[in-house]
Amino acid sequence: MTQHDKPASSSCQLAPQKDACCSSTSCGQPAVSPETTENDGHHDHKAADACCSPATNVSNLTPGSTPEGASRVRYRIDKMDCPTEERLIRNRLESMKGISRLDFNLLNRELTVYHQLEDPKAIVTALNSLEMAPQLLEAGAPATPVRPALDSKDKILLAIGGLAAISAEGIAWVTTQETGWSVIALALVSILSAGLPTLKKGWIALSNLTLNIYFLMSLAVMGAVIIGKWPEAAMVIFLFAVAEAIEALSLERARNAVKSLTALAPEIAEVQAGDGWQEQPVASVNVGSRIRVRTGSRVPLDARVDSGRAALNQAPITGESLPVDKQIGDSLYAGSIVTDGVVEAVVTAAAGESTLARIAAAIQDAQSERAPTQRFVDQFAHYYTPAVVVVAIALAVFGPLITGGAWSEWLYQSLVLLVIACPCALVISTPVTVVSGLAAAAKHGILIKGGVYLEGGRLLKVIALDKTGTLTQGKPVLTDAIPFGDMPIETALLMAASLDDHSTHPVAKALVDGWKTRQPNANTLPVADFGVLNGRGVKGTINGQPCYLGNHRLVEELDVCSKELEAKLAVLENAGKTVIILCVPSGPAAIFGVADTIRPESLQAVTALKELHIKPVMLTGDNPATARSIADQLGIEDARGNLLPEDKQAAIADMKNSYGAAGMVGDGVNDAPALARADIGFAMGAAGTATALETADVAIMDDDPRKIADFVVLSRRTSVVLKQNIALALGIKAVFLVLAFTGVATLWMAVFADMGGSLLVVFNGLRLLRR
Ligand SMILES: Nc1ncnc2c1ncn2[C@@H]1O[C@H](COP(=O)(O)OP(=O)(O)OP(=O)(O)O)[C@@H](O)[C@H]1O
Ligand SMILES: [Zn+2]
Repeated sequence: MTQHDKPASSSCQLAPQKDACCSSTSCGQPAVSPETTENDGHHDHKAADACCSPATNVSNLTPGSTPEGASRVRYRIDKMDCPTEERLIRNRLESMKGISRLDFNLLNRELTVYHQLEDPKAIVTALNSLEMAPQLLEAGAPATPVRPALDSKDKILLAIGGLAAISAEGIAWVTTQETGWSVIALALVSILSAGLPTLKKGWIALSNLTLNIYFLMSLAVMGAVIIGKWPEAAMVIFLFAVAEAIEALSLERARNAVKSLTALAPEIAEVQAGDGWQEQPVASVNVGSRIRVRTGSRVPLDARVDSGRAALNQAPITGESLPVDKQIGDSLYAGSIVTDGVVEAVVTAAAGESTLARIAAAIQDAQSERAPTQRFVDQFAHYYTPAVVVVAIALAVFGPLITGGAWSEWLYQSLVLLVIACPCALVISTPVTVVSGLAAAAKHGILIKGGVYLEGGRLLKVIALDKTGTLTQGKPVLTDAIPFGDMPIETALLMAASLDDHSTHPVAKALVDGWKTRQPNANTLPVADFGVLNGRGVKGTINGQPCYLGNHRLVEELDVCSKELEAKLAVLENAGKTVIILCVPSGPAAIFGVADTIRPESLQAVTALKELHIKPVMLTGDNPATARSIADQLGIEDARGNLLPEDKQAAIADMKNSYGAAGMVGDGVNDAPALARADIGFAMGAAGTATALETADVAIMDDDPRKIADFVVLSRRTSVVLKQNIALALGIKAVFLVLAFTGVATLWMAVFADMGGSLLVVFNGLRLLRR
């Protein structure tokens, strides 16, 4: 399944999407909202129950699935970059027969429609009637460049509108005449140059019976004209146009931040053809081709080094810009930069399937998933706008009746209310903040699979860390080989190595490597009936004798353990070593000790978590004494050993019960069930394994466990910014509500405050990108 087949819900909208939320109070019941249509039958509640779970539960937030039997089409709509447009399109399309679902990605200006129509032409016609000019996007095709938010024609018109509006205000102030012919003429110039798009959109909204900001603005401007406030009408519409432009520009900035992360692989590769080398577009390079990369250039495709050596900056993948040395057999990632040397390498993945492409796809998907705050904001906005409009009407009608003031005065104040009925600042702030957070993380090699996890990170109370490969290097070496019984240790080592030669477990590799250095000229023995004993070890028949190789648990299960053996095991275990035992039909024959080094960053990683008041817990399949010894070196209180893979899953469930939201860090290979059980599953070293990147909720691209704490810090910062933004946007509205009622607010002040509010929240959101 490619990323494009995975439907994601919208990122930014004025009102709740019908399948995205049922309010927390009416959980499980169909959402009651005006846009519920007959097609709601297709709504698969499984995809929606995310919103029904309590705020602290961040698990099970899978993106929605394709409605049954529906086809899908994707459009790029350049004019769609505000929630208002989304609302308009929803109102129009959702009432059409045969349309089952709409997914919006406002940041990329993409609309995905799931439908049962014979011919999707009807969709295009409907979109065109809204002046939305859709462009069909082919599945999987790279997106065409997005039109810049503001072209030079827009800028000139805006400048003219501004000059005219200011002149109109100036003349009106000097002459104290708001309806002089020169003032009216200048105001008209301003309204027509800067305000025409707004008025046009207002008209479209009116003809589609949609209450949106353009309609409200048009109404406010016309109202101002009717009561003879020409300069003010001009100023309001000009300021609004400026606000719109700024909003579009800041969205573009967030969009670019994401794009710059992903547009890093070159288009052309140097490929071997016969005896020579040839430049070839990456899309046409097959897996298995030989490519060459030299100093100063970027790796075009994922590949494995075949000859030469080089130092590479892998920052685009891992966020770490210190050069990494690559030799024969090492993987190269598309997008990384050769800082020194030349290598020839064999391509291991097509251009579209490179690690970099998968990261890009994951970021795209993550963006279009709605974060919890966004659901709240959308829900709020859904009721807020109509409510303020009702208040505005009431003010215009009853104000003069009750206080006996001038009718035009009250109408004016109700126009102010119409302006503040726009929830744009509020609605736009969340996606900008979330996307900035996602982009900031990706820049540091932390790939977050959605706003849910970015917001959920701050709630984590406990994090389980897998020992092998997470806290330790995962590259153990054989340190001890101790005979037990009569078998010469050389024979025992040879037998053990012969068994483990069939296994890929890190412990097995250590044993085989250790044997190779001790007996460089020997050959392994043939093994029959080889089998892996999960969480225990391996078995096989050598020279007709059934043999077992594995941990203490295995020896117990074979019922051949003894006090004497346990005493010897304890010595090694207490030294933090993993112990494996070779058992032959006569009983245990040898003990091997394997030591894994703790990562240099692990202690800092654990300390950082503790400082964030998150309890670190170590989980391992290794024996408890080894686990304890390593945990002590890292300052981890709670270390649980002897765990089978299913026990790890149970341990996570237990941690959730006793502490609250739980994270789990693993390598994503054999601990996938536990990662899935955790509220947030972190995979380490995700650049290396495709499955880790896909299964984790948060993928740490390199091997640095300190990034877990970085993620939590970013999550907490994001949540602070989100809260600030909501408070700011609502605060401004509240102030103007009061000012309007006391009759001191002016129209242009309201627009100005609204614009200022939008600006502040957007810049506050973008702040996450820096640092
Ligand atoms: N192929 C093998 N050869 C020898 N011993 C093995 C083998 N596979 C597993 N074992 C033993 O079984 C134990 C448990 O293995 P398991 O893969 O469940 O976890 P682990 O390697 O200890 O790592 P983690 O910390 O990720 O849980 C190992 O510590 C090792 O002692
Ligand atoms: Zn025992």
